[in-house]
Amino acid sequence: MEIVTLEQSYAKLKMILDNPFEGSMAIDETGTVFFANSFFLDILGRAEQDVVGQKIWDVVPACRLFETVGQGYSIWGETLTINAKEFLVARFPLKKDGRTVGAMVKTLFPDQSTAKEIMNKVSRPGKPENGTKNALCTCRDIIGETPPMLYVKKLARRASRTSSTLLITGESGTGKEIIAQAIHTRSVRREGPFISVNCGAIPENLLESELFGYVDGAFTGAKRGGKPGKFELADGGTILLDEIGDMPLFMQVKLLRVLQDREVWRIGATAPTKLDVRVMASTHTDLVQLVKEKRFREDLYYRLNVLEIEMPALRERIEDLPLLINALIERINHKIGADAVGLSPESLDIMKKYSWPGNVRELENRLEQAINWSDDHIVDIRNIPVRPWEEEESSNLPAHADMGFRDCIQGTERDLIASALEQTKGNKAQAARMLNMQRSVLYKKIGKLGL
Ligand SMILES: Nc1ncnc2c1ncn2[C@@H]1O[C@H](COP(=O)(O)OP(=O)(O)OP(=O)(O)O)[C@@H](O)[C@H]1O
Repeated sequence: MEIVTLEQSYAKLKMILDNPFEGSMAIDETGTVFFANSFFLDILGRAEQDVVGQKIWDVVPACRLFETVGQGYSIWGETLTINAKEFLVARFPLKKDGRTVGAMVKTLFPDQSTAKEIMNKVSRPGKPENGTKNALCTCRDIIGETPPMLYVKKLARRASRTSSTLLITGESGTGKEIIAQAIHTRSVRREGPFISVNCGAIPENLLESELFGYVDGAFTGAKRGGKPGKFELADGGTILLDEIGDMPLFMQVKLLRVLQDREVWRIGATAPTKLDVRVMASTHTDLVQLVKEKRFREDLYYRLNVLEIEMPALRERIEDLPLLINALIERINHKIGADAVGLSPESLDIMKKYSWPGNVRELENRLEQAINWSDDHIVDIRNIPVRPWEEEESSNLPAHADMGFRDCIQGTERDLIASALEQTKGNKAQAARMLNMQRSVLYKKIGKLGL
C-alpha cells in the first residue's frame, strides 16, 4: 500500500480548496481568519499573509461570518458584496465535539450571471430546451384500470408505434391532452418537440400566422426576420391541434393541404417549407355532426381520423374513482404543500353517484377545494361551499319519486327538446337533426308539450 505523507495530503486538500471556481474563507471562534483561498484573495486583491491572522470584520466588513459563530446554524443564499462584486454565499458553523469553534463562508456560484442561469433552470423544472410547455405526461401518469381505460391504453400503445395522424375525442376534461402527450413520449419522436395549439382560443385572424408563421415584411406589424408557426416549431416531433372542431372553414382547407403535402407556406412566402410532423387533433364536439351541418369538411375529417381514440367519460368508468382520488390527492398535496392522506367514506359514496360533467378536471378541482376546506388530513368533500351533486340529486328526485311513468317520459321529452332548441337557438330543423327525429314529429311534440 502506498504511504501518503501529511504534506501530500495537505497539498491535495489545498488544491481542492484553492480552486478558482469557488471562494472559501474560515475564521476561528474569536473572528480571526485562519483560511482564505485564492478565489477570495483575488477578489480582495490582497496577499494571504495580509488576510490570515486578521479579524474578519477588518478584512470583509460586509461579511456577517462572526455572527455564525454565535448562532451555530447555517445561512444559505445571502448576498455578499466584496469590492463592488456581488456573490451568493452560504455561511455555516465549524463544529468540534458538538461545540462551535469557528465558521466558514463559501460562494455558491462563481458569479451572479451563473447564479441566475442556474436558478432559472431550477425554478422551471422539466422545461425542455425545445420550446415545449412542461414536463410531458407518460403512460404512467394516466390513471385508470377499468376496461374502458385499459382499452384506451392499448390503443395508445399501438398509436405510439407509428406516426399516423390521430384523432382523440371525448368530453372535456377526460384526458385527451395527456393521452396525446403520453403517445408522443412513447413514440420514436420523443426527443422532438410536442406542441399543443388550442384552435378555439386563437382569434380567427391570427390563426394562420400562429400555425404557419410568416416571412419578413409579410404584413404591417410583422416581426423583423419573420416568425415560424407552430407547425415549424413542431418539426421532428408532434403537433396537437386541440379543439379542432372550432377551426374556421378557411383554415380547414389550408390544414388539409398541409396534411396532404407535408409542407407549410409561411404567410408571404414564395416557397413552402418541408416538414416532418406528426399531427394529432382532439375535440369534445361531435365532428360527424359538424360534418353533417357542413361546419367541418368531410375530407379533413377523414384525413384526421386515420387512428381514433375515444376517451371515456368519468361516469363510464366510475370504479376508477378510488385510484384517481389517491393519485390526485398526492398530486394536489405536492402542488399546494398540503398533507391530506385520504377521503372520508361518506365522500366516496357521494362522489360515486355524481355524474361528473367536467370529468377528471372537475374531480381534480373539487378535491383541491375540499383539501383547502378540510381541517383534517382526511378530506371531506361535503366541506366545499358549492356542492353540485346536491342539485343533481334534487333534480333527479321528482322524476322517480312523485311522477307517474307517462309524466316522467313527457318530462324527459320536454327537457330534451327544450335543450335542443336552446342549443340551436330555436332552429327547429337543426334541433330535429340533433334529436334524430323527423321534423314533422318534432313540430307535433312542440305543440303538444306547449313549448
Ligand atoms: N386518466 C387520468 N389520469 C390522471 N389525470 C388525468 C386523467 N385524465 C385527465 N386527467 C387530468 O385532468 C386534467 C384535464 O386533462 P386534459 O387537459 O388532458 O383533458 P382534455 O380532455 O384535453 O380537456 P379539454 O377538452 O377541456 O381540453 C389534467 O389535469 C389531467 O392531468
